Amino acid sequence: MTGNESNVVARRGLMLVLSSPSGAGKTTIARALLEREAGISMSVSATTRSPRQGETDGKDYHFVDVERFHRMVEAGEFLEHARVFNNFYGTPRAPVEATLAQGNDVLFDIDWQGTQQLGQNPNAQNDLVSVFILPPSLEELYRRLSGRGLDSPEIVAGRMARAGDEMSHWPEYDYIVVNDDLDRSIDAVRSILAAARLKRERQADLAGFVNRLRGLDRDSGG
Ligand SMILES: Nc1ncnc2c1ncn2[C@@H]1O[C@H](COP(=O)(O)OP(=O)(O)OP(=O)(O)O)[C@@H](O)[C@H]1O
Ligand SMILES: Nc1nc2c(ncn2[C@@H]2O[C@H](COP(=O)(O)O)[C@@H](O)[C@H]2O)c(=O)[nH]1
Repeated sequence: MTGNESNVVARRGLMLVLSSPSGAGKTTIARALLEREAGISMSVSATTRSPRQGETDGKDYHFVDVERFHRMVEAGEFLEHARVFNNFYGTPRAPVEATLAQGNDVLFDIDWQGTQQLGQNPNAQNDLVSVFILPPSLEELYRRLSGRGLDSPEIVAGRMARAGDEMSHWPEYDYIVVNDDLDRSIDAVRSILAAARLKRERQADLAGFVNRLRGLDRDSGG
């Protein structure tokens, strides 16, 4: 079973992408989702940025230097990659492909550039479900970025300066969640996941299952 739906009909895994301006709350929502949902795991990105206090290599990110990052790009190891806030970020391809092939889902915390790349990839676009998280106001975004206490005032200012541009990409996403009340936002993203899992196209053997229900395949031994 790959989530909270029936385990009778097999299905392909899906790629659930969360994007937002920095500080709007996607990491917080992602962590809560992973605690509450079975059958979904986080894609751990590679990045050239330095670890923040409390971040663990291999769990929050794979922290690599710029040279290593470029070697990974050259070797085609990324499903998507982008430069964000003067650092490089990329999604390692192999773990995502292995997880999807097992019928499990993958959660991504990536920016709009990475989401665009996944949407343009013929092998990925059918598995993609994208959610854009908006802050309730710019004042609250600033409060969250500075209240997190992990970035210098210069970095906070840089991220605030980029927020408008990033938010302009909301029309490229399937779903929009305004992250005002955290519990409501978590519930909203869980509902999106539940609905996406039940999409007809994603349930791989529906035709065979219904044929068996109708007794149409008795002679084929299925
Ligand atoms: N609905 C909410 N109400 C109040 N605070 C929140 C809410 N959602 C998240 N926060 C807080 O806002 C801060 C930023 O959240 P978070 O780190 O999840 O943002 P992010 O979008 O992942 O940022 P980044 O892109 O920089 O990684 C955190 O301190 C978090 O606890
Ligand atoms: N395109 C990608 N964007 C990514 C990836 N991993 C993270 N991100 C985005 O970068 C910014 C900054 O993240 P932070 O952890 O330094 O605050 C944020 O918008 C992330 O969503 C990735 O693999 N690809």
